[in-house]
Amino acid sequence: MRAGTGKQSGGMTTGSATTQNVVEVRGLRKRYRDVEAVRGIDFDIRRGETFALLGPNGAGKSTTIEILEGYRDRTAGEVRVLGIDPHHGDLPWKARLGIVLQSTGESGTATVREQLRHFAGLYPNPRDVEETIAAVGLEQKANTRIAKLSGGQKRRVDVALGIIGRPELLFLDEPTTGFDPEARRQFWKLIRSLRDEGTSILLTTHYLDEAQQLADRGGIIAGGELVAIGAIDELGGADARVPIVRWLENGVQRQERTTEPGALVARLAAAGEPERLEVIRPSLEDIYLELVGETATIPTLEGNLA
Ligand SMILES: Nc1ncnc2c1ncn2[C@@H]1O[C@H](COP(=O)(O)OP(=O)(O)OP(=O)(O)O)[C@@H](O)[C@H]1O
Repeated sequence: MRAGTGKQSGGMTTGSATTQNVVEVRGLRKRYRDVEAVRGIDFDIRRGETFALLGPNGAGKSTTIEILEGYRDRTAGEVRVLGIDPHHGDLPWKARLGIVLQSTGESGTATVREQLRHFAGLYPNPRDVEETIAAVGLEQKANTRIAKLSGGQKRRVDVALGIIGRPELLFLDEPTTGFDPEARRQFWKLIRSLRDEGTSILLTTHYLDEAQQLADRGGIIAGGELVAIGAIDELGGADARVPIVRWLENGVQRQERTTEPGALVARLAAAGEPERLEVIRPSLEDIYLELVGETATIPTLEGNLA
């Protein structure tokens, strides 16, 4: 964990009534045979926030999420989700979660409306079926068999099924893969409205603009370790955000990182108009790539590269 990344500290609280954290993870480890997929991570998700778990392929995100959802056992560490150890999560606990898995499992002969009605019947306080269909923009497809939908439309059904039970905590594992740009923006609106209703959300995404648009806080996981955690606009710390001034001098590109780009530009301009002058503020994507670049591969227990 690098300096300024805001490592969580302290013990775990118990019982959802006593904590404002919907997720608490301490020292979480998961080993698959010779691969240590998750190597001792700590983080909390506060009630009502949207938290983005970011990281390259194979970083350990899905493993972590599946442990939180109660689908996968952990090797070590402590986990509480809505105050309960997922390993002991019962049906009433599961009904408080909404889960949108990474790959779409929905096909079959049921129509969109039939499938949603069926799932709504499984929850104690479901969302209205028609409202949910409208929320994911599938009004025109309500009577279409799910097997006949496009990939992006099936993904919307996944999201609809994830929210039909009015979850307190919604897991969204790469929810907008396969969405066209307009559908993605519609989806962002839906997520914001869920957040406004008080739903806590754990989002994984490879789209950093999506994380920036939706998340309050985020964590970057690489090689099974959390390399940064914090407010989404502060990930990586202040140093990573120092602007870069770039210009051309006698045909040679020069650049300088400075916290006072205005002063540098003024100095350069005093000697004549600088050629191809630009001031660049590192984006979340630049910062992310710098952070994961160092640890993007997972070492096996033998220390070899997987
Ligand atoms: N069931 C399994 N058995 C063995 N190894 C596994 C299993 N599931 C995942 N792994 C390994 O654990 C590591 C972490 O995988 P995981 O699926 O958690 O990554 P991820 O961050 O979700 O990746 P992606 O962005 O591609 O979904 C990878 O090296 C993967 O090969």
